[in-house]
Amino acid sequence: MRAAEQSLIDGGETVESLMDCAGKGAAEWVWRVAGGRSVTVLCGPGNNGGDGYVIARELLRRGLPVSIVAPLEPATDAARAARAAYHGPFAEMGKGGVFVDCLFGSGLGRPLSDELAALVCRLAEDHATRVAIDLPSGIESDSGQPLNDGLPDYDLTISLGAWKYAHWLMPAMQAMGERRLVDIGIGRVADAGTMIRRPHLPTPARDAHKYTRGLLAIVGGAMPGAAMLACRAAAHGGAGYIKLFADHHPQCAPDELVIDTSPLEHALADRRIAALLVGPGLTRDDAAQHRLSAVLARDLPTVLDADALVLLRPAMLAARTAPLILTPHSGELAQLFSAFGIEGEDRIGHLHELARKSGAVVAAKGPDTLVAAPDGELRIARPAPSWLSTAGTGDVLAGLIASRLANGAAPVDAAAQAIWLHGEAAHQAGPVFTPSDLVRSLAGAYAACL
Ligand SMILES: NC(=O)C1=CN([C@@H]2O[C@H](COP(=O)(O)OP(=O)(O)OC[C@H]3O[C@@H](n4cnc5c(N)ncnc54)[C@H](O)[C@@H]3O)[C@@H](O)[C@H]2O)[C@@H](O)CC1
Ligand SMILES: Nc1ncnc2c1ncn2[C@@H]1O[C@H](COP(=O)(O)OP(=O)(O)O)[C@@H](O)[C@H]1O
Repeated sequence: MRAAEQSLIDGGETVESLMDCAGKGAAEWVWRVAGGRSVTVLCGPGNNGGDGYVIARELLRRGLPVSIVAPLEPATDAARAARAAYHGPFAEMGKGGVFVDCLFGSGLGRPLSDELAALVCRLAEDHATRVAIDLPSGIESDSGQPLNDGLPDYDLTISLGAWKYAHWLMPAMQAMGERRLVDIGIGRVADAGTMIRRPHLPTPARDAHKYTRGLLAIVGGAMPGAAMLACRAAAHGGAGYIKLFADHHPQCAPDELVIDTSPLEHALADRRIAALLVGPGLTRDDAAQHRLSAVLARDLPTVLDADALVLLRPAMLAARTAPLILTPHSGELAQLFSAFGIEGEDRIGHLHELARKSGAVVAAKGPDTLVAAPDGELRIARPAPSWLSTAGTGDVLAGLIASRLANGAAPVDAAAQAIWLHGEAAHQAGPVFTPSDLVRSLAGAYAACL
């Protein structure tokens, strides 16, 4: 972010002109939510505080009752200039319509003092609507961790120039309310993450047949239901042919599902297989370990989910060259970190390390979902409905990712496309859905991507 701002400055912009643009853009949002009510702007010492002075000046110009609470003097040239250009009232405290938090933004370097934390909480309590500029004060920009306890929730957070990781990471994102981005001319930031957007997915070619669209083999285990869910989801993900490799015919399999109960090594020898998925319902006994080893030895594009992630050890990947995707939830991710000797608290850094060490795309699932690739690419999902927090939705996602992979998508795209479809299907399914309901919504989600 700093490099991107610097490149604008090198191109003739000044920090003051960027701040003016950011402040005016943010003021537009504050003005809309204020609806004529009074506004109290809390200004800190840095450029986030500087934005606050610009916002207050702009709102005053538009005729709103505004006052500034400034517990610390401006400490940057741009913030001093912005304060000098503000000719409105100051106050010790504020009460009323809208609280605008410009105490600290991305420059927060340590926890708020008790006095400042109490001031933020008091102002938040005493106003009907709370708006954070760039980031709520007290939130660490890269990790999304609050550096203080008891910080307030906001109704709206206005990011300036570009999204920061904190805007899309737990626990920070749940305290931010609605999020909006104000453009200040910063383009693509090198080495930054990108948001997962609605993908454009292919319609089968006129001359397509089931094998050109991809044969996906899903290797089941002792618990058939999970693999069955993955199969049913995969059938809606674009692959042309879904096969379940199982020890025995499960009850209640859909008519269209082809089930191969021959010995696994024999079934895996089919040269037409485009991709493999193993993990849902695999269990963790010796037989499961054997099935996982057989799948990895086949060296085809593969998705590992659930129990396969718990059984995985780095040595099992030594001879592999084909693309691999891992889809851990937070518990499985912790086990993978331990298996791959990755320690500490830096979630994004560790995801990158896991992707590099395993050579796999890692789709780390949860209320915030991130996809890290071995080459350092990072993609960030917009939050999906929390109704997804029900057993079996991960099996649906694994089937979808594997289906996209079998259909020919690059591994990182397969993961991103499937995550988007999964979230969209959850939106379309409405509240209190089951994984089967979610599967039924997948065709509608796919239709939104044509
Ligand atoms: N640099 C630019 O060109 C632009 C910056 N913008 C704004 O600038 C912000 C970043 O500005 P800064 O880097 O000045 O950072 P901040 O305004 O977030 O604050 C940093 C200042 O506060 C001090 N500080 C950090 N944590 C503290 C704590 N807990 N208690 C007391 N003091 C603390 C730091 O030593 C530093 O002086 C962004 O969040 C955004 O709001 C925008 O105006 C867009 C343009
Ligand atoms: N609170 C939440 N908000 C949004 N998505 C969630 C939430 N909790 C879980 N999910 C999503 O639901 C799925 C759950 O997967 P997982 O934990 O593997 O479940 P299971 O193993 O039971 O199928 C993941 O895609 C995850 O991102």
